[in-house]
Amino acid sequence: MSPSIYNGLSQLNTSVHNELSQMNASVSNGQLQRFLHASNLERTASLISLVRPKTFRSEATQQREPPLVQGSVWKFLRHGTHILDTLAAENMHKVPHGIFTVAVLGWHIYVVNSPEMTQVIQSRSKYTGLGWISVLVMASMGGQPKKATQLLFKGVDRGDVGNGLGFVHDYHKVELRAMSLGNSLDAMQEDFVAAWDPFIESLMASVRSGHGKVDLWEWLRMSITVSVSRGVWGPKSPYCNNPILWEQFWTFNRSYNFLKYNFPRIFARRGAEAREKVVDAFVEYDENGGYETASRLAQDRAKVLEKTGLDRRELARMAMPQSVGQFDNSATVTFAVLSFILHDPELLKRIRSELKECVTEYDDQGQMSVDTLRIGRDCPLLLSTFHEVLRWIAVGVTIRRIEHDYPLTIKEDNTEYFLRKGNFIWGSGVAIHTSSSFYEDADQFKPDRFLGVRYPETQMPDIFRAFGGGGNICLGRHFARTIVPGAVGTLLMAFDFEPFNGKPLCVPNRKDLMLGHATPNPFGNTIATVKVRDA
Ligand code: HEM
Repeated sequence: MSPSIYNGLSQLNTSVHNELSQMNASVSNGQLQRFLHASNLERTASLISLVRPKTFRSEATQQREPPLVQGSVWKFLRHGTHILDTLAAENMHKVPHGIFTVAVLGWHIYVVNSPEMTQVIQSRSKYTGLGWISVLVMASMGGQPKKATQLLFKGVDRGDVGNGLGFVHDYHKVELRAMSLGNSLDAMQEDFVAAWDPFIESLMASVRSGHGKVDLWEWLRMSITVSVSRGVWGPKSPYCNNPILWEQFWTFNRSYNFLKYNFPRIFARRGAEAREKVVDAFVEYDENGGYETASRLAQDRAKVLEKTGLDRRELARMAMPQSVGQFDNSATVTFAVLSFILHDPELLKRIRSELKECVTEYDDQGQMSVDTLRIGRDCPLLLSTFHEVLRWIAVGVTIRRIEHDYPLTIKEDNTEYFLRKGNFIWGSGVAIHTSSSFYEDADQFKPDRFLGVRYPETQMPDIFRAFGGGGNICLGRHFARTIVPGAVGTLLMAFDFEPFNGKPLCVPNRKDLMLGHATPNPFGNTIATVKVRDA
């Protein structure tokens, strides 16, 4: 299943203006059709339905939905789905059972803001699912034509994990197998390092030859994209063999953020052109037998997709949603962890000493080498910092669609709520991550916070929501937990970083989240003066 479901509702918004127009006819939900065809004015008018009386009942069933919480239309227009997190945080102890309703465009979104209720909704795969949303996002990101979209949607209405229908079920199964701890994950990580180490060496050479001013965000977008792609698609990865393809991917990726800019059509057109270049490259990769040397993940995904009846170009289009989850989050979080550490000289010192002690070796000539793959495993402070950065910046939303009318009984007091089929759930990780009820000094960045907790998403699944949870928990989390600390650790051992022209690096802010992503790209200064460290 696509990693790009992170922000499904945002994605629905995004898709109104760009790629989704091609697939309108193939998505059966009438509300979605109305949303897609509505003008801005109509959408604005619909949003006014946010302001409604405090309680209401479903007209169709006369059964009671969770209590309605009023929202500000203008804030919604300005901040998009971020307003759902704000409402979730504001109402943390005000709604009785950790769930309330926000009405938008005729949909009712059920916002969940308690750890207990989050666990409940993510575990009821009979009623709540991600499959339909995932297929919608995958098809739109890939720019799939109508026929291919219909093929992908076949059997998917109830096609989430556990229901066994639609291709997403098999897709999820093979992704889970390939990315769980074990041999195929190890091989992906080793392939990542095979591409990453030469990037570090070439940056050293470039800095030594006088190019010390480095845009770290640009450099990371290139090096992480190429290295992760090598881990997934192997040595013949199109991103490894075409030096500018990574830029095409990021041009496409940026175009999803049209609401942030005033000229959506211009951005969307450039993004659409860039996407076709990436798709061309993946068609060529397939024709030249690229999958033969790819990871098990890429090979098994391709086998499942072939059964859907997509043609070669349509199959190549699936590389787009795969790329977004793999590249965007990895690059963003690497930049964020690096930046948070560089802002805290004491933390930097402690992490360097941990790296030196645990994963660094020197040969007879005094040449230093760092074992990239051991960093995430053997450097607890760096790992804890990684998790604290995620608590700090990740959206951690658990988005689900109600697949069947869902009678939700609250055990403690037998309250009965009714969640209507076709509506969406927004489980707010942000509300939980920022609440002092669940995290001591929640408003402070504490790099030691997760010391001794190697897998917070399963050791404290109710309150660590950065990777989502339940049957659809992020499948790339073990990969990310190895390669992000690995990348940051090798950079910190190889280089010193100083503010360029006195300006420190920016730190990503979760309020800058781009639509359709799990973590925010940095906005602000990303340039540093880089020096090679003495061994
Ligand atoms: C630190 C970086 C990352 C973060 C914060 C992150 C976060 C997330 C979140 C929040 C979800 C949705 C979970 C839910 O709905 O319950 C998700 C799903 C997913 N992620 Fe990640 N992710 C990251 C990196 C990656 C990477 C590098 C990959 C692939 C190599 C990946 C692959 C996936 C997949 C395949 C899913 C879909 C799971 C499903 O459909 O059941 N993720 N991720």
